[in-house]
Amino acid sequence: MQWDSSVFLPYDSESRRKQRKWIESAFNDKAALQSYEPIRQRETYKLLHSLMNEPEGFAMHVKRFVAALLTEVTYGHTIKSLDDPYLLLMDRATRGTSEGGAAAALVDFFPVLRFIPSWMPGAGFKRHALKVREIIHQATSLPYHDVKDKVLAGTARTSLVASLLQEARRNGTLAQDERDIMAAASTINGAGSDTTKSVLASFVLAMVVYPEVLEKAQNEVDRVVGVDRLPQIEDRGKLPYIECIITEALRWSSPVPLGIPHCLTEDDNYRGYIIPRGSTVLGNIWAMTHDEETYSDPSIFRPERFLNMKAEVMETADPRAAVFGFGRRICPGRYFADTNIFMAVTSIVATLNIAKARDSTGKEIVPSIEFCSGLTRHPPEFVCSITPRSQRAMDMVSKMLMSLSD
Ligand code: HEM
Repeated sequence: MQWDSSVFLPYDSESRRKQRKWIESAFNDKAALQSYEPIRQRETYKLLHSLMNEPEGFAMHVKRFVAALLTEVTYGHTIKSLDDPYLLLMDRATRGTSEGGAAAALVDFFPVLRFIPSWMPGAGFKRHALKVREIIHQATSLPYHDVKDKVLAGTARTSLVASLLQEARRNGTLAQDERDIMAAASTINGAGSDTTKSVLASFVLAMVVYPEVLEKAQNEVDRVVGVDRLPQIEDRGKLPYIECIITEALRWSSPVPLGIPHCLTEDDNYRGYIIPRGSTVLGNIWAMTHDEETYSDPSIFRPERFLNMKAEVMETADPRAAVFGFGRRICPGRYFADTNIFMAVTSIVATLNIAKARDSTGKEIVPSIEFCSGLTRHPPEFVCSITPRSQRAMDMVSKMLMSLSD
């Protein structure tokens, strides 16, 4: 069964409208977002436990943390190991979206490419995009059919896909809704994983390169949360420096540097420039978040730039106004992502030390600050040293994990 993700559908398409409404019901609704707190806590403890016990695999643990949250909310499936088939499929599809998305985006930047047949020499990008599309379809089919079988058998766990299937069956609309349900689920995983991962990987890189930031953050968490418990979502609001770190990580990483191309549905006049209907326009998010006038030394990770910022200045300086896109297409997963990032960052700061790794001669390895670009922007793999801050922190994480049943 073929489908089209809402991201690539025109604004007035009925399928896009349905998909957006469903995604918002799960990711942009206050009550729904609150109901994910137990999942978020459990996955945060698992993340900490993995980082304490197998620190060299931190990139994989972050990937798993992000995938586990999305998979549980979307399909009701708990990822229990690194070789979980859902995780492997999602990873393949995410890499595909990132690479193939860049290829597909070329068509939006240069619409004439749309008319080049895929067999033509030089049209390799188009063949690649088609191959990636196939990988993404395969990666969505397995979890989707798994949930559908369980819905039919009456054994499905709570999830977005299960509730949409149940509703469609009740309304007798399963045949016409099925393609859009698959498309919505596929879009969530494609749009939500690489982006959140990029922010968390950038945060770890920043802690390696700017140790004074980590030290300040640890002092704040120790003062507010103490050392006898792990941070909770209720602590948000009492941790202004951590808040600045998250804001700076969003700005510094700018995970979708050129956003998603938008197509004008009517002629526009922008500051005297006439832009005809049908034109493709790009929001240069990277340029906005690295504008020297708003952010001095923009390539430096400096959370203090947001500390004690007046509300009216923050209104224009908050990178959230750019990094999640614009207008009616603005990212519907922004609050979900922001909360997940808060929990991961605060819990890591509270329980772990992050520092430069050393080579065999004992010399510090300083990772270079560079980002791979494509549809999403993220730091290339780097090495660092991650160690528990104390035996007490390790015991608390193990105890919390044991007390929570899957
Ligand atoms: C830090 C993490 C994230 C960043 C930086 C980010 C950024 C973006 C950006 C720039 C867009 C394009 C908006 C536009 O067209 O103007 C977008 C769209 C989208 N994002 Fe996110 N996103 C993040 C996390 C998530 C998560 C966790 C989800 C899961 C639900 C998600 C779901 C979506 C969807 C479904 C769209 C397409 C919206 C549409 O076309 O109507 N994103 N995101």
